[in-house]
This record gives sequence, C-alpha cells and structure tokens, in this order.
Amino acid sequence: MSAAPGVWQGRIDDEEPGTTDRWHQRVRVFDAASRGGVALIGFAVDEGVRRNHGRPGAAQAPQAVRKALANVPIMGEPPLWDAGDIECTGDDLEAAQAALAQRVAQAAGQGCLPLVLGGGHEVAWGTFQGLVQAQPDRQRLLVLNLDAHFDLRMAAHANSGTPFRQMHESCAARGKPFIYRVLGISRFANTQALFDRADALDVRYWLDEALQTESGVRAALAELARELQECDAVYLTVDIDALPAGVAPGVSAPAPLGVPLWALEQAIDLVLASGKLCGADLAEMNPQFDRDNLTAKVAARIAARIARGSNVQGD
Ligand SMILES: N=CN[C@@H](CCC(=O)O)C(=O)O
Ligand SMILES: [Mn+2]
Ligand SMILES: [Mn+2]
Repeated sequence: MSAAPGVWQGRIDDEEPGTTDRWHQRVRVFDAASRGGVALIGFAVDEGVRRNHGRPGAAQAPQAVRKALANVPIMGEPPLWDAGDIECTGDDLEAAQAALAQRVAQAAGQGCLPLVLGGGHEVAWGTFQGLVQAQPDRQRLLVLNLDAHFDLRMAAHANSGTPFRQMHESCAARGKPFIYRVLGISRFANTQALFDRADALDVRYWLDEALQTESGVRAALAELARELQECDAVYLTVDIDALPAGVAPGVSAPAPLGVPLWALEQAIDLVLASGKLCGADLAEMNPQFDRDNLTAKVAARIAARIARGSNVQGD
C-alpha cells in the first residue's frame, strides 16, 4: 500500500515513548484494493457558491482541511484513505457533481465510509447521488444537515443553495420518502418562502436560537434520536457556517449566532452512535476568510471525530 503524497506531512514525535502517530503517518492512497475504514474525497469546487452569489474560495478548502488533519493525533481511527480531489472544469458544476457521485459510490461499494471535504454546499447533491447509486433500494435515508440555511432554493441553475430541493425531487421521482432534518437554522438568513417550502416538504428543523443551552440541545437530540431509530441509514452533511463566526470565520456566509461547537459535536456523536452513518461531507469552509487556520482546524476536528466514531471496520 503506497503512502499518500504531498499534503500528508507533519510533525513526527519519534523520540517520545508510546503511540505518537498522526494522520499524515496513516493516510494511504485509495485504490481498487482499499477496503473498509474512511475514504476522504476532496470536492475542490465553489462554482455553486459563485452561482449563488456567495464569496468563492471553498475550492481551496479540501487542501486546507487535509493540512489541518495531517497533524491530528491518531486515537482510534479506522484505516484512512485519500481518494483525491474532484475539480470543476470551467463552469460545469453538474459534471463535477456526477464525478463526485461516482467516487462516493465506489468508496461505499468497497466498504469504506465516504467522507467528502467540500467545496460549497453543492457538494451535497454529489454526495447524495453517490450514496443512492451505491444502494438504490434503500427506503428511509435520513438526510441530516447541520446548517444555518435550508438550501432548498428553486433556482433552475443548480447551486450551493439548491441541493436539498434537488434531493426532494430525486426522492419523489424514485418513490422514496424525503426525510430532511436541519439543525441550526437562522431566522435571519432564510426567507419566509424557504420556511414555507420547508413546511410544505415536512422538513423538521431546529433554530440556532433553540440550541444555545444544554436543555435546548437535549430536547432537540431526543427528537433526533427517535428519527435515527426510524431510518435505515443517515447521510450527515455539515455546513461549517452552522457554527458561530468567531469559531468559524472562514466561510462564505458567517453566522453571528450559530450553533456552539459542543452542541454540534453532540449531534454528530448521536449520529455515530446510531451505527447508521452511510456517508458524510463538510461544506462551505473557505480558507480565504480564515483566521489563524481556525476554521480549517474546526473542520479537521469534525472530520476526525466522524472518522473515529465511524463503525466501518477495515482490513
Ligand atoms: N449554501 C449556502 N446557502 C445560503 C447562502 C446564503 C448567503 O450567501 O448569504 C443560501 O443560499 O441561503
Ligand atoms: Mn448550506
Ligand atoms: Mn449554510
């Protein structure tokens, strides 16, 4: 098995006794023989953000997050694979999303948990299609979005604000239920039309305002636990702009309030404990607006948390 190149470099604590391995010492290049563990896939694309009139820059996020991940200590991670980056040729976002779907389906087909590093939130339409390709007969796929935004826009030209509306249409066309839940919605960053569309589509959501206290988070997670029991599998998509701008300044649309990191992590841990996670992605991290690599570190922490908590066994 060859070592992953380039960006996977960092501190080596050779002179320390005990286990001192970090991610850069464990990540290997994903290939047709890779089995189990977690497959990182970069979606180095922000064409959807551009189309949605946001601040481009998320295309550089996969490398920034890999750099931050490189020095994270290994602490119970399964095998780790790097399946490289998907890029966007010109403005052909749809081709990039189709390429991502193919790679996600391949990783899932080889028994790996696909963990996609976006990219704008248009990454979600690619990840979702890949998970559907991998298991088209699955009935109840819960889509859990940690996000300040619904991303249910109707724009004909698909973008970073439309992926969950696209998923709804896909579910309807295939005769599957659209089970979409969102934690962290801001009443000050979504129009009335988006709230109305969410209601019409039976989208259950929790406002950022309701997730500021331990009791509020406990109540939301109790409901989420029931949802997790009822679904066959869960796709987790983490929009980094769900977090407060002070913790995650490096995004296109920073959140003045946001959901505290501890609360977000409790939601992620609940998903992991269900044993039903079939794929995950991180979206909207934008290194151009980061401060001291803080947002990259937050994204890396979330990615490592998912990897550690995933129940995918490796070879
Ligand atoms: N993926 C981002 N979606 C948000 C962006 C909002 C903004 O740029 O202010 C949305 O479309 O609502
Ligand atoms: Mn989003
Ligand atoms: Mn968002």
